[in-house]
Amino acid sequence: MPASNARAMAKARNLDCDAVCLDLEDAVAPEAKAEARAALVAEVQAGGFGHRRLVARINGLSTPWGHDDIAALAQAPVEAVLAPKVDDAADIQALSAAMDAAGFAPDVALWVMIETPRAVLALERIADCAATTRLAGFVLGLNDLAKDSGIAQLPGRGAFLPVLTMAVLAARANGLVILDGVCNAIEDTVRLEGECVQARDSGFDGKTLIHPAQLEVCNRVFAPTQADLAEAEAIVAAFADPANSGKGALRVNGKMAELLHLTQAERLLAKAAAIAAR
Ligand SMILES: CC(C)(COP(=O)(O)OP(=O)(O)OC[C@H]1O[C@@H](n2cnc3c(N)ncnc32)[C@H](O)[C@@H]1OP(=O)(O)O)[C@@H](O)C(=O)NCCC(=O)NCCSC(=O)C[C@H](O)C(=O)O
Ligand SMILES: [Mg+2]
Repeated sequence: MPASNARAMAKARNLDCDAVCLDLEDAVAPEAKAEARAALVAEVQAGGFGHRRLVARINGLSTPWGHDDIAALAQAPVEAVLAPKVDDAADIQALSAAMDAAGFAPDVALWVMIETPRAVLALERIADCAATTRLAGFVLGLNDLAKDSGIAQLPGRGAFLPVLTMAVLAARANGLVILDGVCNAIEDTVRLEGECVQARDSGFDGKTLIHPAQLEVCNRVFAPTQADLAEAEAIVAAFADPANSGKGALRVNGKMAELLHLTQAERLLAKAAAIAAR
């Protein structure tokens, strides 16, 4: 949400979301940047966001505002800084170094928008920076990518599928969180649900949203279903059964289950437990 929108930031404290991203970049007009920056810092310092993780999207370092954004956020209680329009590994190194120099606590992560054609072509080099910098997350920005590439944002997102898949693989190879881009069609819940299903099935951890009306669909799609949970529980129970001790492959409800499926089942159950705890 725009950090220039006081009402939205107030509402964020009660929204059913896992993270709140306060934006200083494209959702804030140039003439409102300084005021929004001050408002963002005041909001996060006021607290009250509960379990919601706080992320601040800054302006790029090459803009008139980026360095001031970093300086203002250094002492603010955000868990991640989200940087827009990175192109390659050098941008990640510069952002991480700027955060170090500004005095950010070591556990404040750097997330970056993947939203330029160059970033897509450099996904592997960018993701590899996780080993040596604060980089911990990717967020797709298909609006900017559409603008700079000419790829149309059509229902089904067919032309973007290679980007979605390659971004997920680059993230997974380096232990990064990865969130899908926004769905601009606020009232089109069918399109939103389609994008959420596509993102979930492509391996994304979640989806970024622009309006409270989008929360229910997204939370529902990304949560494990009862059938998913029953299958995971059956796999865990089968491997825990002493009769199966020492076996690497089992038949569970008509399907093969190996130890890798046990790992997946345990991950799914942990996700369900985290949702329930929230
Ligand atoms: C898109 C909007 C401008 C729509 O605004 P509006 O029509 O005024 O909304 P509503 O009247 O329907 O709002 C109803 C109530 O909900 C609150 N609200 C609206 N949006 C948010 C929000 N994002 N977070 C929290 N609360 C919100 C309103 O205050 C109303 O509350 P109430 O007074 O109680 O009725 C607007 O939704 C908006 O600004 N959305 C976010 C825009 C944004 O943050 N953009 C940046 C992210 S998109 C991105 O990253 C793209 C990426 O870079 C890329 O390249 O793809
Ligand atoms: Mg963008």
